[in-house]
Amino acid sequence: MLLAIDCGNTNTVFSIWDGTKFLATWRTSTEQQRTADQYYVWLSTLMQLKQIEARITEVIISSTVPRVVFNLRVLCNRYFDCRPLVVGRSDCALPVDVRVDPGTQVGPDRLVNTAGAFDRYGGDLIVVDFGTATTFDVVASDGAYIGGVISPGVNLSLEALHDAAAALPNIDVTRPEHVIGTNTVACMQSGIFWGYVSLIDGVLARIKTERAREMTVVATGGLAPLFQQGETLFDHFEEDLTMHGLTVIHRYNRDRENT
Ligand SMILES: Nc1ncnc2c1ncn2[C@@H]1O[C@H](COP(=O)(O)OP(=O)(O)OP(=O)(O)O)[C@@H](O)[C@H]1O
Ligand SMILES: CC(C)(CO)[C@@H](O)C(=O)NCCC(=O)O
Ligand SMILES: [K+]
Repeated sequence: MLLAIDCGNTNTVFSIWDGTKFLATWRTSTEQQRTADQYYVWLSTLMQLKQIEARITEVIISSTVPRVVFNLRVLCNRYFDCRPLVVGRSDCALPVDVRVDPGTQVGPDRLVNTAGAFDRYGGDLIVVDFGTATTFDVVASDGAYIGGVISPGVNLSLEALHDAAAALPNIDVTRPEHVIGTNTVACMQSGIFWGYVSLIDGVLARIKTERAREMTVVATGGLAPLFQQGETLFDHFEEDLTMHGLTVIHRYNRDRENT
Protein backbone atom coordinates (compact mmCIF):
# COMPACT_ATOMS: atom_id res chain seq x y z
CA MET A 1 0.00 0.00 0.00
CA LEU A 2 1.23 3.50 -0.86
CA LEU A 3 1.29 6.41 1.55
CA ALA A 4 1.32 9.76 -0.29
CA ILE A 5 2.35 12.84 1.68
CA ASP A 6 1.78 16.40 0.44
CA CYS A 7 3.49 18.83 2.73
CA GLY A 8 2.54 22.48 2.15
CA ASN A 9 3.65 25.57 4.04
CA THR A 10 0.38 25.55 6.04
CA ASN A 11 -0.95 21.98 6.01
CA THR A 12 0.34 18.47 5.46
CA VAL A 13 -1.98 15.89 3.90
CA PHE A 14 -1.52 12.11 4.18
CA SER A 15 -3.46 9.76 1.87
CA ILE A 16 -3.46 5.97 1.59
CA TRP A 17 -3.68 4.66 -1.97
CA ASP A 18 -4.54 1.01 -2.57
CA GLY A 19 -3.60 1.06 -6.28
CA THR A 20 -7.06 2.08 -7.52
CA LYS A 21 -8.50 4.41 -4.92
CA PHE A 22 -7.70 6.46 -1.84
CA LEU A 23 -8.77 4.62 1.31
CA ALA A 24 -8.44 7.67 3.54
CA THR A 25 -7.05 11.20 3.68
CA TRP A 26 -5.94 13.07 6.80
CA ARG A 27 -4.69 16.60 7.32
CA THR A 28 -2.43 18.10 9.96
CA SER A 29 -0.73 21.48 10.26
CA THR A 30 2.84 21.61 8.97
CA GLU A 31 5.26 21.86 11.86
CA GLN A 32 9.00 21.58 11.48
CA GLN A 33 9.46 20.22 15.01
CA ARG A 34 7.18 17.19 14.55
CA THR A 35 9.16 13.98 14.97
CA ALA A 36 8.84 10.63 13.20
CA ASP A 37 7.35 9.11 16.36
CA GLN A 38 4.72 11.85 16.56
CA TYR A 39 3.73 11.34 12.92
CA TYR A 40 3.43 7.61 13.52
CA VAL A 41 1.28 7.87 16.65
CA TRP A 42 -1.05 10.29 14.87
CA LEU A 43 -1.27 8.24 11.69
CA SER A 44 -1.66 4.82 13.29
CA THR A 45 -4.39 6.13 15.62
CA LEU A 46 -6.36 7.48 12.67
CA MET A 47 -5.87 4.25 10.73
CA GLN A 48 -7.19 2.25 13.68
CA LEU A 49 -10.19 4.56 14.07
CA LYS A 50 -11.07 4.05 10.41
CA GLN A 51 -10.28 0.34 10.73
CA ILE A 52 -7.70 0.46 7.95
CA GLU A 53 -5.43 -2.53 8.30
CA ALA A 54 -3.33 -1.66 5.27
CA ARG A 55 0.36 -2.33 5.58
CA ILE A 56 2.26 0.63 4.16
CA THR A 57 5.19 -0.54 2.08
CA GLU A 58 5.87 2.49 -0.12
CA VAL A 59 5.86 6.24 0.46
CA ILE A 60 6.03 9.27 -1.84
CA ILE A 61 6.56 12.78 -0.47
CA SER A 62 6.17 16.25 -1.94
CA SER A 63 7.31 18.98 0.41
CA THR A 64 7.48 22.74 -0.10
CA VAL A 65 9.20 22.90 3.31
CA PRO A 66 12.62 21.24 2.94
CA ARG A 67 13.21 20.87 6.68
CA VAL A 68 10.30 18.52 7.36
CA VAL A 69 11.58 15.93 4.89
CA PHE A 70 14.22 14.67 7.31
CA ASN A 71 11.72 13.48 9.93
CA LEU A 72 9.39 12.09 7.27
CA ARG A 73 12.32 10.00 6.01
CA VAL A 74 12.90 8.73 9.53
CA LEU A 75 9.18 7.84 9.72
CA CYS A 76 9.53 5.74 6.56
CA ASN A 77 12.70 3.99 7.64
CA ARG A 78 11.63 3.31 11.20
CA TYR A 79 7.99 2.39 10.81
CA PHE A 80 7.45 1.34 7.19
CA ASP A 81 10.88 -0.10 6.50
CA CYS A 82 11.18 1.71 3.18
CA ARG A 83 12.96 4.59 1.49
CA PRO A 84 10.51 7.25 0.33
CA LEU A 85 10.45 8.79 -3.13
CA VAL A 86 10.89 12.54 -2.65
CA VAL A 87 9.68 14.72 -5.52
CA GLY A 88 12.37 17.13 -6.66
CA ARG A 89 15.27 14.87 -5.65
CA SER A 90 17.39 13.41 -8.42
CA ASP A 91 16.35 9.82 -7.67
CA CYS A 92 12.67 10.66 -8.28
CA ALA A 93 12.01 10.76 -12.04
CA LEU A 94 9.22 12.95 -13.40
CA PRO A 95 6.86 11.91 -16.20
CA VAL A 96 6.94 15.51 -17.48
CA ASP A 97 9.75 17.87 -18.51
CA VAL A 98 10.58 21.03 -16.60
CA ARG A 99 11.55 23.87 -18.93
CA VAL A 100 12.52 26.88 -16.80
CA ASP A 101 15.59 29.05 -16.19
CA PRO A 102 18.65 27.01 -15.15
CA GLY A 103 19.07 26.80 -11.38
CA THR A 104 15.37 27.34 -10.64
CA GLN A 105 14.02 25.10 -7.90
CA VAL A 106 10.38 24.77 -8.91
CA GLY A 107 8.11 23.98 -5.95
CA PRO A 108 7.53 20.21 -5.91
CA ASP A 109 3.78 20.80 -5.39
CA ARG A 110 3.68 22.59 -8.75
CA LEU A 111 5.46 19.72 -10.49
CA VAL A 112 3.07 17.25 -8.87
CA ASN A 113 0.06 19.34 -9.93
CA THR A 114 1.46 19.44 -13.46
CA ALA A 115 1.83 15.65 -13.59
CA GLY A 116 -1.62 15.09 -12.08
CA ALA A 117 -3.46 17.55 -14.32
CA PHE A 118 -1.68 16.41 -17.49
CA ASP A 119 -2.58 12.81 -16.68
CA ARG A 120 -6.27 13.73 -16.36
CA TYR A 121 -6.67 16.33 -19.11
CA GLY A 122 -3.61 16.38 -21.40
CA GLY A 123 -2.09 19.74 -22.50
CA ASP A 124 -2.25 22.71 -22.89
CA LEU A 125 -3.21 23.53 -19.33
CA ILE A 126 -3.18 26.11 -16.59
CA VAL A 127 -3.38 24.75 -13.03
CA VAL A 128 -4.52 27.17 -10.33
CA ASP A 129 -3.76 26.06 -6.76
CA PHE A 130 -5.27 27.97 -3.81
CA GLY A 131 -2.78 27.07 -1.09
CA THR A 132 -0.60 29.25 1.12
CA ALA A 133 0.24 30.96 -2.16
CA THR A 134 -2.12 31.13 -5.14
CA THR A 135 -0.08 29.59 -7.93
CA PHE A 136 -0.63 29.25 -11.65
CA ASP A 137 1.29 26.45 -13.36
CA VAL A 138 1.52 26.54 -17.13
CA VAL A 139 1.65 23.12 -18.81
CA ALA A 140 2.63 22.73 -22.47
CA SER A 141 0.98 20.35 -24.94
CA ASP A 142 3.60 17.65 -24.14
CA GLY A 143 2.97 17.97 -20.39
CA ALA A 144 6.08 20.04 -19.61
CA TYR A 145 5.97 22.56 -16.80
CA ILE A 146 7.05 25.76 -18.54
CA GLY A 147 6.58 28.36 -15.79
CA GLY A 148 3.77 30.24 -14.14
CA VAL A 149 2.72 32.83 -11.60
CA ILE A 150 3.02 33.02 -7.80
CA SER A 151 0.62 35.35 -5.93
CA PRO A 152 -0.01 35.70 -2.21
CA GLY A 153 -2.59 33.21 -0.98
CA VAL A 154 -6.09 34.38 -0.08
CA ASN A 155 -5.79 33.69 3.65
CA LEU A 156 -2.27 35.14 3.69
CA SER A 157 -3.58 38.40 2.22
CA LEU A 158 -6.32 38.57 4.84
CA GLU A 159 -3.79 37.97 7.62
CA ALA A 160 -1.47 40.61 6.18
CA LEU A 161 -4.27 43.22 6.18
CA HIS A 162 -5.16 42.44 9.78
CA ASP A 163 -1.53 42.43 10.93
CA ALA A 164 -0.59 45.68 9.20
CA ALA A 165 -3.64 47.82 9.93
CA ALA A 166 -4.71 48.38 13.54
CA ALA A 167 -8.36 49.02 12.65
CA LEU A 168 -8.84 45.97 10.40
CA PRO A 169 -10.24 42.84 12.06
CA ASN A 170 -9.45 39.21 11.43
CA ILE A 171 -12.05 37.86 8.98
CA ASP A 172 -12.76 34.84 6.81
CA VAL A 173 -13.15 35.05 3.07
CA THR A 174 -16.73 34.85 1.75
CA ARG A 175 -18.49 35.92 -1.39
CA PRO A 176 -20.12 39.35 -0.85
CA GLU A 177 -23.16 40.22 -2.98
CA HIS A 178 -21.98 43.75 -3.63
CA VAL A 179 -18.64 45.14 -4.64
CA ILE A 180 -19.18 48.36 -2.72
CA GLY A 181 -18.94 47.54 0.99
CA THR A 182 -20.91 49.69 3.43
CA ASN A 183 -18.99 48.61 6.54
CA THR A 184 -15.38 47.69 7.29
CA VAL A 185 -15.83 43.92 7.11
CA ALA A 186 -17.84 44.14 3.88
CA CYS A 187 -15.15 46.36 2.35
CA MET A 188 -12.45 43.86 3.27
CA GLN A 189 -14.47 40.93 2.01
CA SER A 190 -15.02 42.70 -1.28
CA GLY A 191 -11.36 43.57 -1.63
CA ILE A 192 -10.34 39.99 -1.09
CA PHE A 193 -13.10 38.16 -2.93
CA TRP A 194 -13.61 40.42 -5.96
CA GLY A 195 -9.92 41.31 -5.93
CA TYR A 196 -8.98 37.64 -6.32
CA VAL A 197 -11.69 36.99 -8.90
CA SER A 198 -10.20 39.81 -10.98
CA LEU A 199 -6.66 38.60 -10.36
CA ILE A 200 -7.51 35.07 -11.45
CA ASP A 201 -9.56 36.19 -14.43
CA GLY A 202 -6.89 38.67 -15.51
CA VAL A 203 -3.88 36.39 -15.07
CA LEU A 204 -5.61 33.50 -16.89
CA ALA A 205 -6.50 35.77 -19.83
CA ARG A 206 -2.97 37.13 -20.03
CA ILE A 207 -1.40 33.66 -19.94
CA LYS A 208 -3.73 32.54 -22.76
CA THR A 209 -2.85 35.64 -24.80
CA GLU A 210 0.87 35.11 -24.20
CA ARG A 211 0.60 31.46 -25.26
CA ALA A 212 -1.80 32.30 -28.12
CA ARG A 213 -3.75 29.06 -27.84
CA GLU A 214 -6.69 27.37 -26.18
CA MET A 215 -5.90 26.15 -22.68
CA THR A 216 -7.87 24.10 -20.17
CA VAL A 217 -7.97 25.61 -16.68
CA VAL A 218 -7.92 23.19 -13.75
CA ALA A 219 -8.33 24.49 -10.19
CA THR A 220 -7.43 22.80 -6.92
CA GLY A 221 -7.14 23.76 -3.24
CA GLY A 222 -9.61 24.37 -0.45
CA LEU A 223 -10.81 27.76 -1.65
CA ALA A 224 -11.29 26.96 -5.33
CA PRO A 225 -15.02 26.09 -5.02
CA LEU A 226 -15.74 29.41 -3.30
CA PHE A 227 -14.20 31.30 -6.21
CA GLN A 228 -15.93 29.17 -8.80
CA GLN A 229 -19.38 29.93 -7.33
CA GLY A 230 -21.43 31.72 -9.92
CA GLU A 231 -18.32 32.53 -11.90
CA THR A 232 -16.80 30.67 -14.78
CA LEU A 233 -13.17 31.04 -13.89
CA PHE A 234 -12.15 27.39 -14.26
CA ASP A 235 -13.05 24.53 -16.57
CA HIS A 236 -12.55 21.87 -13.91
CA PHE A 237 -12.15 21.58 -10.14
CA GLU A 238 -10.06 18.67 -8.86
CA GLU A 239 -10.10 18.39 -5.10
CA ASP A 240 -7.43 15.69 -5.02
CA LEU A 241 -5.18 16.93 -7.84
CA THR A 242 -1.95 16.96 -5.83
CA MET A 243 -2.63 13.52 -4.37
CA HIS A 244 -3.48 12.19 -7.81
CA GLY A 245 -0.22 13.67 -9.16
CA LEU A 246 1.72 11.88 -6.42
CA THR A 247 0.24 8.52 -7.46
CA VAL A 248 1.09 9.28 -11.11
CA ILE A 249 4.72 10.05 -10.25
CA HIS A 250 4.96 7.00 -8.00
CA ARG A 251 3.63 4.71 -10.73
CA TYR A 252 6.01 6.24 -13.27
CA ASN A 253 9.03 5.52 -11.05
CA ARG A 254 7.87 1.98 -10.22
CA ASP A 255 7.34 1.20 -13.91
CA ARG A 256 10.80 2.54 -14.78
CA GLU A 257 12.35 0.36 -12.09
CA ASN A 258 10.64 -2.71 -13.54
CA THR A 259 11.86 -2.19 -17.12
N1 LIG B 1 -14.64 28.97 2.93
C1 LIG B 1 -13.42 28.83 3.43
N2 LIG B 1 -12.86 29.85 4.13
C2 LIG B 1 -11.61 29.75 4.61
N3 LIG B 1 -10.83 28.68 4.44
C3 LIG B 1 -11.33 27.66 3.74
C4 LIG B 1 -12.64 27.66 3.19
N4 LIG B 1 -12.84 26.48 2.52
C5 LIG B 1 -11.70 25.79 2.68
N5 LIG B 1 -10.81 26.48 3.40
C6 LIG B 1 -9.46 26.11 3.80
O1 LIG B 1 -8.76 25.65 2.73
C7 LIG B 1 -7.69 24.91 3.27
C8 LIG B 1 -7.31 23.84 2.30
O2 LIG B 1 -6.37 24.45 1.53
P1 LIG B 1 -5.26 23.70 0.77
O3 LIG B 1 -5.02 22.35 1.29
O4 LIG B 1 -5.57 23.86 -0.65
O5 LIG B 1 -4.03 24.62 1.08
P2 LIG B 1 -3.38 24.95 2.47
O6 LIG B 1 -3.31 23.72 3.28
O7 LIG B 1 -4.07 26.14 3.08
O8 LIG B 1 -1.97 25.43 1.95
P3 LIG B 1 -0.65 24.58 1.67
O9 LIG B 1 -1.05 23.44 0.81
O10 LIG B 1 0.21 25.58 0.99
O11 LIG B 1 -0.17 24.18 3.03
C9 LIG B 1 -8.16 24.31 4.58
O12 LIG B 1 -7.25 24.65 5.60
C10 LIG B 1 -9.47 24.99 4.81
O13 LIG B 1 -9.53 25.52 6.10
C1 LIG C 1 5.02 28.75 -4.37
C2 LIG C 1 4.87 27.67 -3.32
C3 LIG C 1 5.10 28.27 -1.93
C4 LIG C 1 3.42 27.17 -3.41
O1 LIG C 1 3.18 26.14 -2.51
C5 LIG C 1 5.83 26.49 -3.59
O2 LIG C 1 5.53 25.90 -4.81
C6 LIG C 1 7.28 26.90 -3.57
O3 LIG C 1 7.85 27.06 -2.52
N1 LIG C 1 7.88 27.09 -4.77
C7 LIG C 1 9.27 27.40 -4.96
C8 LIG C 1 9.48 28.42 -6.04
C9 LIG C 1 8.91 28.05 -7.40
O4 LIG C 1 7.98 27.25 -7.51
O5 LIG C 1 9.40 28.60 -8.41
K1 LIG D 1 -1.61 22.43 -1.43
